[in-house]
Amino acid sequence: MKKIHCLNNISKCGTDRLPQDYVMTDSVGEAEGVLVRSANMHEMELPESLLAVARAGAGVNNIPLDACAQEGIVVFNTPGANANGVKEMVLAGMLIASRDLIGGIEWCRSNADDENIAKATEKSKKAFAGCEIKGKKLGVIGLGAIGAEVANAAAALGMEVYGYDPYISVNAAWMLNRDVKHITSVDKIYQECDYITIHVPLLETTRGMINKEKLDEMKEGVVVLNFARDVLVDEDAMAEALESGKVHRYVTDFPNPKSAHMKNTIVIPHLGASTEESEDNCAKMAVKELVDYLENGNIKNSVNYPNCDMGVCQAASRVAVLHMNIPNMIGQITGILAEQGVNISDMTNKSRDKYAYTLLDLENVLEPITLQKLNAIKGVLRVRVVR
Ligand SMILES: NC(=O)C1=CN([C@@H]2O[C@H](COP(=O)(O)OP(=O)(O)OC[C@H]3O[C@@H](n4cnc5c(N)ncnc54)[C@H](O)[C@@H]3O)[C@@H](O)[C@H]2O)C=CC1
Ligand SMILES: O=C(O)C(=O)COP(=O)(O)O
Repeated sequence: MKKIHCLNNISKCGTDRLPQDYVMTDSVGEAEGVLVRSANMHEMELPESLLAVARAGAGVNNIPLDACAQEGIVVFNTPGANANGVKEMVLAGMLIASRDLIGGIEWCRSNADDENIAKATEKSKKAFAGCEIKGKKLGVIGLGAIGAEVANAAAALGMEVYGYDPYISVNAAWMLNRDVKHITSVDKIYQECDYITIHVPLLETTRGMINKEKLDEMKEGVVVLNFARDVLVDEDAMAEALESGKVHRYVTDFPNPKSAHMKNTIVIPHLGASTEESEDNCAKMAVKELVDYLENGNIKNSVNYPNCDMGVCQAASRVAVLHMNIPNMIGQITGILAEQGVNISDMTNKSRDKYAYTLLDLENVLEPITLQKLNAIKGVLRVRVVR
């Protein structure tokens, strides 16, 4: 019986895919798996029982990745599962920033009781006129799952699209429409684009990347869209740029006490991934990753441990060792097994930055003393008998 705790509402079509011997628990303190969306886990005590966290979504800045890795807790996300939802929202953002749809709709609402509203419309509508996006220059910063979809869709709508991503993956590069111009200097985007949209993860290197200096470089009347994370933008500098008219509109999916009051800002309550389709996709992928890890020790789409896939265990037992990526770990692990007379039938060792993962299929079931010895190796973070 495995216990799963949801820190946010997770689409039922995902949780319905949990095996029959899994139960949902209200107490995170006893959970082996956690499913989460945007709940902040930074202040949370990580329970001893916890083996894995699956983020039904892309951004993992709400999860203490390193603290989890140190405790031998594998964290997953669901790459691309909500990208279409966000892409459609970015397109909507560009359109409502270009034509005053919100002002126009509000005008209709406030004149709803005017019998002559049809006539009044033709007189008043010029106040809500705008421009088309076709033919305008769009800069996309970050060409991952979302950025690539936004770039392709905007190109299909006739925009001239510039994309910037110094770490673009081969897969994402393959996905890009050939009309998207891949540029190597982000300054070209700041200096030349009419619309700029950011789709990078929140990291120490990206925090505050849209700052006063970058805003100063931008074209007069630029539209900036932020469906990534609020703190990627220095919002004090943005408020000044909006006040002066340098930035025509700032579209953000992240309300906070500052952005909610900012002039010429279209603030959306974090709705990018809030579609039935994205929520279902994310939940299904998150549950699949979580179950494959809990049942088989396989890791796919982790953000703090390496990927590893040994399929379903056919041997007498399978043991996972989560450890630091330092010399002589495999030597010590296999040495202990040899000393205890345990034969290894298959083994994978993978590393990622500071951490590593060794998955072993064994011809014997491990004695408690062997587990104790593996656990005592300096640099071992967790030993788990998967099967
Ligand atoms: N508003 C919403 O509801 C949603 C927001 N997001 C946010 O969007 C972000 C991106 O999501 P995905 O596209 O799915 O992630 P992704 O991981 O597929 O793409 C991120 C891309 O950013 C690139 N990148 C990293 N640092 C960069 C830099 N300094 N300059 C340019 N490119 C850089 C990476 O190489 C990668 O290609 C997430 O991390 C999350 O914060 C994601 C989903 C929903
Ligand atoms: O996937 C992401 O990074 C998102 O921002 C979506 O967040 P949500 O799952 O809607 O709380």
